[in-house]
Amino acid sequence: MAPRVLVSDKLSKTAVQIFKDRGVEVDYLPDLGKDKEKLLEVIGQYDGLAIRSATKVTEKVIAAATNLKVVGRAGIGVDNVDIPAASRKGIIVMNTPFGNSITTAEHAIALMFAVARQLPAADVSTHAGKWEKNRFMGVEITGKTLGIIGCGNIGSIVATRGVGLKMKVVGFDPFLSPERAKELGIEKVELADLFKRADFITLHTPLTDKTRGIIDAAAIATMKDGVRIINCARGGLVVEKDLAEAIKAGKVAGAGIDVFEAEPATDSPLFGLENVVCTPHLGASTSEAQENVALQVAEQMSAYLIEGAVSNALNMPSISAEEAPILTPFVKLAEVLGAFAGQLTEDPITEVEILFDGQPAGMNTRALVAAALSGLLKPQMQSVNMVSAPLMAKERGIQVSEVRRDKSGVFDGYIRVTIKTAAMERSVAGTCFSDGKPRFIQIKGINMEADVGRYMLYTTNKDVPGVIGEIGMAFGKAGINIANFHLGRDEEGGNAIALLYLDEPLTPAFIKEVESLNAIGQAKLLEFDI
Ligand SMILES: NC(=O)C1=CN([C@@H]2O[C@H](COP(=O)(O)OP(=O)(O)OC[C@H]3O[C@@H](n4cnc5c(N)ncnc54)[C@H](O)[C@@H]3O)[C@@H](O)[C@H]2O)C=CC1
Ligand SMILES: O=C(O)CCC(=O)C(=O)O
Repeated sequence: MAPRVLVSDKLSKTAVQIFKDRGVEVDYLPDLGKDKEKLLEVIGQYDGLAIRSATKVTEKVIAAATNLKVVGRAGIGVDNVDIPAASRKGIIVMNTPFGNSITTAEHAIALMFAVARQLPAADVSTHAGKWEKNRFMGVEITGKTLGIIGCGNIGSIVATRGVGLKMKVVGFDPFLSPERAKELGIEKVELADLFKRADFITLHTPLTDKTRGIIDAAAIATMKDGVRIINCARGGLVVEKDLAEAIKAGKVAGAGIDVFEAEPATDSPLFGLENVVCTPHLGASTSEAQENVALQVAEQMSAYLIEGAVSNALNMPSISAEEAPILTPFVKLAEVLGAFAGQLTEDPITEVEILFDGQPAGMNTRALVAAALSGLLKPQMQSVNMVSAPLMAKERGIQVSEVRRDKSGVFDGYIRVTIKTAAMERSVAGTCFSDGKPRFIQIKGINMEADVGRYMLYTTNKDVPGVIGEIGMAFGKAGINIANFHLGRDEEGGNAIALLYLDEPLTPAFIKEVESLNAIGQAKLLEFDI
């Protein structure tokens, strides 16, 4: 059945066409996102949800989304999506990180000019026939210092535009390297320095606990008199009340504000103030940007729903369409190894180490780690998947580490999953042959070569004569067919293990019976999603 996507915000119709062309069924209901009750009612029917900023994907929406696999944000900010709730439910959240960057950077520059020359007020006055030539004295941009807080995609574009306008550009961003700053032609500074030196300050960071209220009364007090402030990033970065007070006091000469603490903003302390230019979150609103983000989100969501390719996901490592077919068998292998280890352990797991030897070491190991964790946690959490597993492991205090190394044995490559609990350590290793099927190659340090079956009985026993016979007798007596049998041991007369392939699951009573056989230590039924 074709996957089904709901577009619940106003996206370019290009998205609809792309979904259809890729074989995805699509309902275009651009006002539905604003109707919370209706969204809750219908969301269960969809595999994908494509949004802009009006649809709020809350925990409640996620809970009602029984089939949802992917949320696609046609834009950058995903603060309208409860990502932890989506991750917990295994739903991928993706955005389109570059599609509207130029447009938003241009909006910041446009607001900077509008504030420098009081263009909106001058426009209103002129339309009213007032010709107030003396009222609107502006300032030049050339030679002024532009302070950019956040020099990522948009901040960097603003920087190059600022340099092009012959401004002196300084940037504060903890992740801005000196080399990148040099490349952009800007000076990397500390925040306090930026506040002291800038004539114009423009914000381009996400809203986080660190950036919330980054411009408040205390920050403004350290700024130059007559500073002008632009915010095209997120409401909440600037404390509106503090900015309004500073404008009224004449400390701040003007502000260009596209984003507000509460949106849609129907009221704000900034409204009605002289030389405050406001726009209703228009940063991304150009036809070019909206085409870009609609096309990109529809391509990305379709690629995920149809081929399993993941790009620009915020809660899952990327898997390209080219890499998906090569990676898929190893994803399955990692999941099977995790599932083996997870099913053998009843105690809380404290640590997991995933070793990639040879071929898989050169692959997208973040995806493989996620797959191994998903297999590992599945015995306890049926709904866990590659998206939710890393978060679930973290929430459960499981320490996860990965090791990559060059080919070290007879196989082109293999993966080994080692788990630790308070009482023990256990490892299982496997590889993929050219048929793409996973094989176990080592269990608890004992070499063996075994296919993976849907139902398998794992036993530990002493390497003594008669074990196979004893097990065979028990199965024969119970009328249960053994499809295949694999054995391994660490040394002659030492510890041995067996893997029995079954056509159907065993009853707990029969497993107990096997466990009570003389030479058998442990007997455990394992189930694999194969
Ligand atoms: N007004 C609008 O319509 C639009 C607004 N946006 C918003 O613009 C913002 C920036 O977007 P992008 O440049 O694409 O994001 P980005 O992720 O490329 O860049 C953000 C930068 O902020 C930096 N940063 C993080 N914490 C910081 C801190 N405490 N101090 C200083 N810098 C910090 C990061 O290191 C990063 O370089 C986002 O909040 C996004 O949602 C994006 C598009 C349209
Ligand atoms: O979709 C929009 O109009 C808003 C864009 C935006 O804020 C973003 O991409 O972060």
